[in-house]
Amino acid sequence: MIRVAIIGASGYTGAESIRILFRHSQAELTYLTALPEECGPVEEVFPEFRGRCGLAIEPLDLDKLSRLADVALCCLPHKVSMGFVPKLLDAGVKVIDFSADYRIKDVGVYEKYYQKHTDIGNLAKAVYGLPELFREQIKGTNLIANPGCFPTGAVLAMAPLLKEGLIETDSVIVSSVTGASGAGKNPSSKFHFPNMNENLFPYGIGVHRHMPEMEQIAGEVAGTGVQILFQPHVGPFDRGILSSVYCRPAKGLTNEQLQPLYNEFYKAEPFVRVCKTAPAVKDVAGTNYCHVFPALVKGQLALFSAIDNLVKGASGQAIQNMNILFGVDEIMGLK
Ligand SMILES: NC(=O)C1=CN([C@@H]2O[C@H](COP(=O)(O)OP(=O)(O)OC[C@H]3O[C@@H](n4cnc5c(N)ncnc54)[C@H](OP(=O)(O)O)[C@@H]3O)[C@@H](O)[C@H]2O)C=CC1
Ligand SMILES: CC(=O)N[C@@H](CCC(=O)OP(=O)(O)O)C(=O)O
Repeated sequence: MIRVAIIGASGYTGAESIRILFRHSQAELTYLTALPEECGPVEEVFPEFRGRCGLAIEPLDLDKLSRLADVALCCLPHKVSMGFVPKLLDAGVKVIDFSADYRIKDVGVYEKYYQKHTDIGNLAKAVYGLPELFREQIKGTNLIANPGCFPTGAVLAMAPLLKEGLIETDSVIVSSVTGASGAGKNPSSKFHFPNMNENLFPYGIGVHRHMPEMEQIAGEVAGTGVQILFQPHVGPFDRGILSSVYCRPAKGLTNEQLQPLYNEFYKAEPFVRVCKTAPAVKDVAGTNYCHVFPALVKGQLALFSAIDNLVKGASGQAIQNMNILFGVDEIMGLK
């Protein structure tokens, strides 16, 4: 049994991780932590889990973590997380970090979009946890940087073409629509119900912190720099991200080549489905699937993907990574 701790268990991704782990036959929840004011029996913090979990959410005690867990899912906000991760690693557990603190390898870029990095040693060692691209590296690490939700959907939509050099790398536009849960349990006023209900709007224009993350990972897949204009929007639904990627094809690509190319690239992937029609957020809600659909329209590529931001975009992907890390069936708890 893999003994799993969740740090920041009182938030949205903490709850989603608990929900998934109930279904996991080779992992057990052993330790849940949060800030003192959010602690208490799980079934009081989350009434939906009543009768399903006898644990309490407690303030973090590193000795206890060390005794009770093999791995910590660290569900803390970015900038906060890097204050905790070194201590979790020192306690002898493997860490899957949900925040952005260990994703961006260029410290200057991280510090431009976030703040001064305080754990550069571990940043250098962390592996970016997108299994479809980095499965082998994930197997041998103690620290996984679980990917951002938007980069997960956008990169999976483009990867087969990037890998083959079939995209003009200075032409990429990613336009995404996310549900409101992406902002976590304490969103800014912009993301509160009265402003979200029956509404749809762009945000983070030109400055969203997932833009450099997408460029880094797309660049690694392409083997060359990729410039991306990323524009997120938020819409009035709980969960899901639909990404539409527009770019110019290279080398006279035809529409007929797209499906075979995507099918071949993802043929062994348990959580990517290559679709023949447009994907939709409802098709993947509550699942760890990413649905992708590539098309060529008027000589331009239009590549679409749909994921659930809380599952393939966060907790599901983390548990997929955990399964790879501990050598159990990758789909455990997720299908
Ligand atoms: N929501 C999503 O769709 C996605 C989220 N992520 C990432 O996952 C992480 C968690 O997100 P999410 O669950 O949505 O966030 P939430 O805001 O819902 O939960 C955050 C958790 O961290 C705790 N916390 C907040 N500040 C501190 C602090 N200073 N010290 C200790 N604990 C703290 C919160 O405690 P308390 O309950 O007391 O507030 C809560 O348990 C973030 O890094 C986020 O970027 C990644 C992909 C998708
Ligand atoms: C609506 C909303 O605010 N969405 C969040 C989604 C990103 C997220 O959850 O953070 P990760 O970097 O850990 O993926 C945002 O745009 O910042």
